Amino acid sequence: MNNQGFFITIEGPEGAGKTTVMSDVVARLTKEGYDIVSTREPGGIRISEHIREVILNNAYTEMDGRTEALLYAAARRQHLVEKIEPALNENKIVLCDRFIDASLAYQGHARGLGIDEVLSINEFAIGKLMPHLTLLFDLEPSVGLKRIAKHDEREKNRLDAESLAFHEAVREGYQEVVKRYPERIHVVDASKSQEEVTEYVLNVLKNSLSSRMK
Ligand SMILES: Nc1ncnc2c1ncn2[C@@H]1O[C@H](COP(=O)(O)OP(=O)(O)OP(=O)(O)O)[C@@H](O)[C@H]1O
Ligand SMILES: Cc1cn([C@H]2C[C@H](O)[C@@H](COP(=O)(O)O)O2)c(=O)[nH]c1=O
Repeated sequence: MNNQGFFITIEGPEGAGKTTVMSDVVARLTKEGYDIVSTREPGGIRISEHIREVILNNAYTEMDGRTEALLYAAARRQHLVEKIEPALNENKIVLCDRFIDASLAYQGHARGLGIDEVLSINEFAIGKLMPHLTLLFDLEPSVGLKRIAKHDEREKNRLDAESLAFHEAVREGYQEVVKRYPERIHVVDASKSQEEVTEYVLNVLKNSLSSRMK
């Protein structure tokens, strides 16, 4: 694998503003001439969007934790092969809404499967391709859940519907992941206004992109 592009992921709990800010940031960077592929997990391509429908379906309350972890990893594998790697090989910037750290925080820590165990099935899925930079939107889970309840028309999915204790464990899981990868992961205060978060993220991205080109 000899990628020349730049692989950026955005992570964080439910309702932290990842999708909203990502869309503002992609619009602004594209206008400035950057070649960006924006995508999401689970999903991003046909097969992985189908796997997403299975994982997040509210009807599947009986889903086993390991099955869940394997489905996320399978969706990730196909997404990587079909979309992320080809874009990086064409020197593009790939901006992905969630990636491996979500599996480590949600399945590894919050579900209790173990961060090392989940990392190991993901290594089988993605080999050595880790993001170059990750922005972790940090927010009190209760605030994120309130944002979703207040503004979002979308139906709550199987993961959104987990208890507050689960979402608090997800936040703790992300903090564990930061300890493992302090150089890659940049923590963003997602409690600020949408405009402030967007400006902050743009600044971090532009600095990283320009130091990468030197
Ligand atoms: N900084 C902010 N302050 C207040 N509300 C915000 C902020 N950023 C986004 N929102 C609103 O919060 C809601 C959730 O935002 P968004 O869907 O972007 O979060 P998300 O992190 O992608 O959530 P999920 O991971 O659950 O999909 C939206 O209604 C959005 O308009
Ligand atoms: C990639 C990934 C995601 N999840 C969880 C996180 C969210 O609850 C959903 C995805 O929904 P979103 O609205 O697109 O954020 O899936 C997870 O548990 N593990 C993962 O690897």
